[in-house]
Amino acid sequence: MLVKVAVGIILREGHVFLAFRNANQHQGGLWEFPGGKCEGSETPEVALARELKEECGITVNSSCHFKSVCHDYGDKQVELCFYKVNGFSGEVIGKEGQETRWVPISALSQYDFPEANKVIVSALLSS
Ligand SMILES: Nc1nc2c([nH]c(=O)n2[C@@H]2O[C@H](COP(=O)(O)OP(=O)(O)OP(=O)(O)O)[C@@H](O)[C@H]2O)c(=O)[nH]1
Ligand SMILES: [Mg+2]
Repeated sequence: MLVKVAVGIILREGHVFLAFRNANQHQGGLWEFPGGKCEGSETPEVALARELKEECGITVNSSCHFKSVCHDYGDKQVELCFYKVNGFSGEVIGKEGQETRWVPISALSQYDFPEANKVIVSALLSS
């Protein structure tokens, strides 16, 4: 089954917010852009707002769809809908105790991400 996921590329002054996936999570031990699965009939936009509130404590005020990526991890098939988040209120934190970091976009290649993110990281680096 294909799992639909909404993911936020939270941007501020040339930096992007990353969170570290715990070892017990799918694709654990790698960095991620915060987000999570669409629940029920939720649109990705609604899921994005809910997940970023739950995981990072922010209210999304402005976002735009960046790219969608389908990926088969073997144990799980995902459709990731990536949104650039340029406007938000509140301070971005790791609400679930996850390690977090604001990273200059130009330094993204120094971080290890799940396979499906590689095309996104390349696009961000060349944009
Ligand atoms: N959030 C997030 N998930 C990603 C990224 N890249 C990627 O392949 N995924 C995959 O997307 C799937 C769903 O993400 P998630 O684990 O954050 O979902 P969730 O917040 O609803 O978690 P939950 O299952 O604990 O409720 C996972 O299989 C994860 O491996 C990414 O950059 N951010
Ligand atoms: Mg999540």
